[in-house]
Amino acid sequence: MTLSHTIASAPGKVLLTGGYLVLEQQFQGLVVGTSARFYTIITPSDEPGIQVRSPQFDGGNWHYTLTVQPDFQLTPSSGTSRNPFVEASLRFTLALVREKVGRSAFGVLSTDCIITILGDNDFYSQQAQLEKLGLDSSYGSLAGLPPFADTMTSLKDVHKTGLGSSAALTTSLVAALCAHFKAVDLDNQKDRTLVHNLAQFVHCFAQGKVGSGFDVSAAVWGSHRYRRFNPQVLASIMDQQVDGTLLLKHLSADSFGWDNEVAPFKLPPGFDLILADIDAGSHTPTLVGKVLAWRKANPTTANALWVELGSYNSKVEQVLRDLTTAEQKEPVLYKAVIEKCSRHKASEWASLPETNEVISKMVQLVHNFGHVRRLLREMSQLSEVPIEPIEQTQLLEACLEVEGTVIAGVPGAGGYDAIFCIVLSDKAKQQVRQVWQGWSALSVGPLLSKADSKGVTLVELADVPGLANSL
Ligand SMILES: Nc1ncnc2c1ncn2[C@@H]1O[C@H](COP(=O)(O)OP(=O)(O)OP(=O)(O)O)[C@@H](O)[C@H]1O
Ligand SMILES: C[C@@](O)(CCOP(=O)(O)O)CC(=O)O
Repeated sequence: MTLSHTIASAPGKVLLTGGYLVLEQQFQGLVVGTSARFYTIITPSDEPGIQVRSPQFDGGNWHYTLTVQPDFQLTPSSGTSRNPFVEASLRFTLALVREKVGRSAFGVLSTDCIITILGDNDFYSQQAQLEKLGLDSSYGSLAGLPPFADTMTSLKDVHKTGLGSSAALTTSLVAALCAHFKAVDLDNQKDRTLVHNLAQFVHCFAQGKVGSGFDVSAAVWGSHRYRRFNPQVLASIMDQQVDGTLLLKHLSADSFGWDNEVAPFKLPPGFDLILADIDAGSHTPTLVGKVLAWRKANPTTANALWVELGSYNSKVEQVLRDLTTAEQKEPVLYKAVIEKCSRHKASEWASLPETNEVISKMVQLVHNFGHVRRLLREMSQLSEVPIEPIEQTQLLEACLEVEGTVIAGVPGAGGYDAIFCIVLSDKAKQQVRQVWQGWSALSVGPLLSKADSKGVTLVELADVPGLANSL
């Protein structure tokens, strides 16, 4: 039986608060999904086997043969390079799907297909494409590039921008396979939870380590407050020989041990997230390793710091939620305050003549996030890890000098990877991006991404500009 085509799309991520802490179940992280998304398109084929293509990359081609008799076996074709995320997604998802739909039902399905994987331009540096077209690296030039532009390099050599490409790729591929072979309905909570658990397993297997999982969680659920799952839930199946029956048993929504928490979140109305990629990138696993080593060697100091930082992270989240509530209760007052704050620096808001609940919350937000950054700098100094190094601090402070910038920070593990700002007006967006364009101490490349709270979804070809031309 031949199936029609399937397209699944999953967002990238920005961890606004909770870097490092979100590795421990005691603490939480506030993660925002991005408008930059990954797309997996599965098209039935008359050619034997499973052809996977990533047309944005040199060498982005992989071919597999699937046999189910006498045993379930996915074999990379000879000469095919290896991509751990593609391979683990195919292998474990098809093994689980075969058990979920039933082996006889699966057996009559044709698995011969072409799978195309596409990531929005923001996931990768577009410098090569811009230089080829004789364009500068301004926001306008980036916005003028064709969607899913050829990176003109390989996956090994491409500069990634830190939006969670492997997590979004894995989630979109796993979801597309599950939906294509009729194993899940993404609108069903239990099925979506199965996709989440399976994507977490696949991502960890392919990475060879178990991070906090906030990136896969954001790819599945969109923006939310995240508390990690107990890593032990994966321990019993993190094995090359695991089969579809065990995967289905341990990854189903009803299976014991999946204690992660997802509390949906949206930025308050009028709060816009803008992002920049800093070319002097950092290697997150190295930063994480050093910070955790310091934490282990200095438990008393580190615990006190983690607890205080966790408390202020929660205060930041709570004020943002209070502002959303305030807009619902007093929309006219809220709009007037946002408009007023957009015309003043955040450091001046406490001195504004108005006194009301909304302005008080805005001042609290600036204070609380300022304390989060002070604690991150203290973590930096004590662990000797550049989480918010002085070069980033100077850039962030320059962004806060722009009227209408609410907060500015380093996302996730920090370092020299990226920065984010939350601003209240288009004028502030333009002025902050002018600060970035004129910044000489670091190479600050604007990204196009906005905050987008929705998680993995099925889409139609016509819904996504440029998708059909990229197949
Ligand atoms: N378009 C793509 N097609 C196939 N594989 C991809 C694609 N984009 C990323 N990948 C896979 O994801 C890997 C990057 O994952 P890694 O865990 O190293 O970084 P990451 O933390 O996800 O990166 P970032 O957050 O910067 O996007 C690549 O080496 C490649 O295997
Ligand atoms: C440091 C850490 O807590 C967050 C890393 O965030 P990012 O990949 O730098 O966005 C690691 C993790 O949670 O997996």
